[in-house]
Amino acid sequence: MRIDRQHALALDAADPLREFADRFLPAPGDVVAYLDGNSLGRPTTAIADRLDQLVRTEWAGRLIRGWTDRGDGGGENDSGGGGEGWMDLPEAVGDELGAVCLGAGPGTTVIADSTTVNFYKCVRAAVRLRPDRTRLLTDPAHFPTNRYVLEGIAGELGLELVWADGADAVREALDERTAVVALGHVDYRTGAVADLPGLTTAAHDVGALVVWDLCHSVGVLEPAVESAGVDFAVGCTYKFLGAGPGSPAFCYVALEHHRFLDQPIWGWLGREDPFEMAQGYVPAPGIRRMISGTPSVPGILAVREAVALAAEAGLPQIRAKAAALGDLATSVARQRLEPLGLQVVSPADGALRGGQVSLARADARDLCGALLSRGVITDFRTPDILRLGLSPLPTTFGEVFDALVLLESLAG
Ligand SMILES: Cc1ncc(COP(=O)(O)O)c(C=O)c1O
Ligand SMILES: Nc1c(O)cccc1C(=O)C[C@H](N)C(=O)O
Repeated sequence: MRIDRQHALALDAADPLREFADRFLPAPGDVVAYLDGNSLGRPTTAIADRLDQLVRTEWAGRLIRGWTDRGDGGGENDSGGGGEGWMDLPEAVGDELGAVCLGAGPGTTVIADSTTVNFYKCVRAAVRLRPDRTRLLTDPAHFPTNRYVLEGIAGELGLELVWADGADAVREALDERTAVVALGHVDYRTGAVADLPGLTTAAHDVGALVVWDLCHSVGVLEPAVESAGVDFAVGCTYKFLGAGPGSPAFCYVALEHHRFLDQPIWGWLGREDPFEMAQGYVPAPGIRRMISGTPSVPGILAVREAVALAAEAGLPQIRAKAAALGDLATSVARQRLEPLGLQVVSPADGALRGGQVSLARADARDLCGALLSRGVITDFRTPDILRLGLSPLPTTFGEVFDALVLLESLAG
């Protein structure tokens, strides 16, 4: 049966999360469909209000005291005022994100820096935990920043960087020379979900450690890092979580590694008693040592709001809607777009797909541009992929259907 618009609208009517779309600021009038929430999520009114409050009340009202004022009169410049010190936010909001989005226990996650910087720190820290090993292992499909960082680390430390194309090749390449395996949970081009628990176990079987990039899974999938035994994980908060352009990333390190955890950027805020300004670096206890410099307070507060929204909606429900949006996009694309040569390159099974559906055709870049000029925002990834980002909370089934029908008219 050919899927029509009524079917998409019926899915919206039955969607248990449909009211969450109203939590977002309205899309600009020229946007018909926003299918790029996997690159930059849309802003919520809660984030806008929280940032307004931060500036007008907390920053303006507390000034420098905001950093350390915990209301107990004990912090640097403490006014005895009340509230949480900004200095505590990386760990406090890290715990919140870890619990809601990662399946991580308290004290294992911090919000800091960018994914790129956290990835560098984690890989270097992991290598230091495997000092007698000589190899880094990754997949050529890994996101570019991670490939470049790995190349840099390999050059810096004189390690061999081994490329293994796909999960089977990764398993085959693993041996006792492997110090660290670094992989992405969701392929940024195809949306395919990697076997995170299985590959983590395979790495551990040869004594290697894993660093997972969760950029395309946080806020839409449930990576369950702790039960999978993941050693290190990093990811950004501006995609499905929607904490805003350049919002800070997160970094997870399994508790068992904290004792000997040694990351390479020894900044003052990752030190024990930073305001002592003492000579010599002594790492702070626990996950705090993954921090280097001053945290972004607006960014972390936006992450807190985004995580609270995800918690309210529920990750299992978010994940189910991502799968349903992807199923609709896949079915419509098969009926209307594959006959025109636009191939669905994402997994058909929603359980094996992240929050996107990707289509391939040689002129994908032009199609993406043509959609954009008609108010449908998607994105293009080289060489021939048109990505439809299906961010579950703000995106409607009707929006997805309309975008694909427009694409049909442009692709014919
Ligand atoms: C999988 C993945 N890793 C890393 C990054 C880069 O993160 P950042 O530029 O925030 O460091 C991105 C997106 O930009 C990404 O999709
Ligand atoms: N991080 C981005 C940026 O700073 C500018 C434009 C796009 C992005 C992205 O997030 C790209 C995204 N990581 C991707 O999957 O390709």
